[in-house]
Amino acid sequence: MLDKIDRVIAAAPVIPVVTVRGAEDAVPLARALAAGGLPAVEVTLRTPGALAALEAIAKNVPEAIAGAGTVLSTGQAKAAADAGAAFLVSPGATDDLIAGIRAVDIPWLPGAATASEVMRLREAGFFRQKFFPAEQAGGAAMLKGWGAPLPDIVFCPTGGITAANAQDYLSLPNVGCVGGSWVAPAKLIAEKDWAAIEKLAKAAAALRR
Ligand SMILES: O=C(O)C(=O)C[C@H](O)[C@H](O)COP(=O)(O)O
Repeated sequence: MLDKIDRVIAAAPVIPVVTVRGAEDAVPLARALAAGGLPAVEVTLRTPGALAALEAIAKNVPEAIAGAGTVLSTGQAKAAADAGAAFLVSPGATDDLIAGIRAVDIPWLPGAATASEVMRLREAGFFRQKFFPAEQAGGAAMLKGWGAPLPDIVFCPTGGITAANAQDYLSLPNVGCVGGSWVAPAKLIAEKDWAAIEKLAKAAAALRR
């Protein structure tokens, strides 16, 4: 089950990271992203309505693959799984969270920002990792540097990625996809401009990897 994260990474070049107030915005947002060619979507657990949003996408948007982001604890992992999350994403990883995720048995992208963090996760069996925060932690150059000594790790860099720099990451052999909020900006969500979001998604889906 844990290795099913490959299905999420393979779905599209970009995993949109979205922060929504609740189900009302989540459903049309996920529909617009999927219509634009980005089926996998990471709903951050940073708002009181995030779990309801996840549940609504899972139930009402079969063309989407809804996951939970900002998963910091086993309790959150369980709650997200109960809400129907298909995968989880965390900004880092701890021993407790690794054990908790194993118990929940759900595809997971744990975060790493240093070679030692990558190696610890590798020892724990996680060969697919989120590089976070990508731009601040060294950017595409850092991932290129890890490629030689750590060739069996596939990364999903996230943090500071935009339409302007996404291709730099996606061109690297050790990048499976990238994550980012630029395809679903807070302003467009507030304006419920789903057509504009679908357009951003289309451009992101056309990136090459
Ligand atoms: O909370 C998490 O688990 C996250 O996934 C954090 C996200 O990676 C960033 O919030 C996205 O960063 P930007 O694209 O720079 O806005």
